[in-house]
Amino acid sequence: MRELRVELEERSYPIYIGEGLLNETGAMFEKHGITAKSPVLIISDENTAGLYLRRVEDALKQKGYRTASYSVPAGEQSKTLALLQDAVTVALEAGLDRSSTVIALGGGVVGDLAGFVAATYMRGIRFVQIPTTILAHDSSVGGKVAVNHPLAKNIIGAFHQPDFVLYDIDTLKTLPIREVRAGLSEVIKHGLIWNEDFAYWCEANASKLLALDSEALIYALYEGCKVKSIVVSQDERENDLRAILNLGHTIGHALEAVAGYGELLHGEAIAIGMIGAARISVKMGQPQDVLTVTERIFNAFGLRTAIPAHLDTDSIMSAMMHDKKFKEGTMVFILPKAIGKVEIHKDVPISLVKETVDFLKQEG
Ligand SMILES: NC(=O)c1ccc[n+]([C@@H]2O[C@H](COP(=O)([O-])OP(=O)(O)OC[C@H]3O[C@@H](n4cnc5c(N)ncnc54)[C@H](O)[C@@H]3O)[C@@H](O)[C@H]2O)c1
Ligand SMILES: O=C(O)C(=O)C[C@@H](O)[C@H](O)[C@H](O)COP(=O)(O)O
Ligand SMILES: [Zn+2]
Repeated sequence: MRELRVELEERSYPIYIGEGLLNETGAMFEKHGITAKSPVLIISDENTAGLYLRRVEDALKQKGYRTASYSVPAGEQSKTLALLQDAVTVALEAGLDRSSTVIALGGGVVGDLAGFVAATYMRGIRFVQIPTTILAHDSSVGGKVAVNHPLAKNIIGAFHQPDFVLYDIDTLKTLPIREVRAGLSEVIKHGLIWNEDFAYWCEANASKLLALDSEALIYALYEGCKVKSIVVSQDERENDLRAILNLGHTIGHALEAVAGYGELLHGEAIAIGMIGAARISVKMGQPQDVLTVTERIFNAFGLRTAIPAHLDTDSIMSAMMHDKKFKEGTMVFILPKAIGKVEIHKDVPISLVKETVDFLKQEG
C-alpha cells in the first residue's frame, strides 16, 4: 500500500492507495478514531452498490459498526438537490447523529454528492472517500463537494475535507473502457499542470494504463494525487494557485452542461477543454509544441479532441458565463506555457474563445 498526506493543519488526512483495501474499511475506521456508537451512511450508485457495497458493509460490521445505505442512479444526472434531500431522509431515518460518518463509495458523482450530504447534514459530519473510478483520484482529494444546477456545473456546494481516502485499485478492474479513458484524462491533467516528466510518462505508458496494469496504475494514481495534494495544501479554498486544477474546465464544464449532463463524460469534456486551452495559448504567443504535444498525449489514449458538432456555440459561450470561473466580467482561463507549466489568465478575449470553440467544432 502507498500512502500520501494532504497537509491542511487540523484538517490533514491520508490517501491510501493499494490492493484489497475495501476489506480494511472497518480497521481503517478504528484507526481513524471513528466511533462505532453512531451509524454510518454508505452512499453509492446502482453500479458500485451491486459490485462493492456488501464488501464494505461486511468489513464495517466485523468491527462493530452499524450501517445504512443509499444508492442513486449512475451518472452525472444524480448530482442534484433532490437526491441530496433523499439521502438526508435516509440519514434521519437511520438515526445518523453528529458523530456519524458518511462514506462515498463510487466515482466522482457519488463523491461530490455524498460529500455535500456530509458537509450539510446537521451542518457537517465526518466523511470518508472510497473512490472506485480512475477519475476519482481527483474528486476524492481536496474537499470540493457539490451538486449541479441545470444552468451550471457544481454551482451548489462546499469545501468539506474527508477524514481519509481509501483507494482500492482492485475496484478499477470492473470499469468500462470508456470510463477508464475518461478518468485518465484528469491523470494527464495533473502532469500537464505541474510535472512535465509525469506527462511524458503517461504518454509512454498509455497502453499499460488502458490495460489497467497494476504497477502503472498505482504509480499514475499516486503521482496524480500527489500533484493534487500539493496544490490543495497550498490553497485549500481556491483563492489563487488551486485554480490551476481547473485546466480544461472553462470550456469543459460548459460542454457538459450544454450536451446535457451525461452525454459527454466529465473526463472527456475536460480533455477537449485542455485542447481548447492549449490552442488559445498558442494563439496568445506560446510555442506551438504546447498544442501539438497535448494533442499527441490525448490521441495516445484515444480521447476525442473535438467538440461534438451538434453543440451550439452560443449556448457553450453562455454556459461559460454561468461558471464559477466567470468573475468580475471576465473569464478565467488556465493556459499552458509549456508541458508541465500553466498560468492563470484573466485576459483572454471572448472573441478568441468563441473562435476556438468554432474551430474545435469543425474538427469534430
Ligand atoms: N470534487 C472534485 O474535486 C472533482 C474532481 C474531478 C471530477 N469531479 C466530478 O466527478 C464526476 C465524474 O466522476 P466519474 O468520472 O468517476 O463519474 P461517475 O461517478 O459517474 O462514475 C462513472 C461511471 O462508472 C461507474 N462505476 C464507478 N465505479 C465503478 C467500478 N469500479 N466498476 C464499474 N463501474 C463503476 C459509475 O456507476 C458510473 O456509471 C463529475 O461530476 C465531476 O464534476 C469532481
Ligand atoms: O479540485 C479542484 O480544485 C479542481 O478544479 C478539480 C477539477 O478536476 C474538478 O472537476 C472540480 O470539481 C472543478 O471545480 P469547480 O470549482 O470548477 O467546480
Ligand atoms: Zn475535473
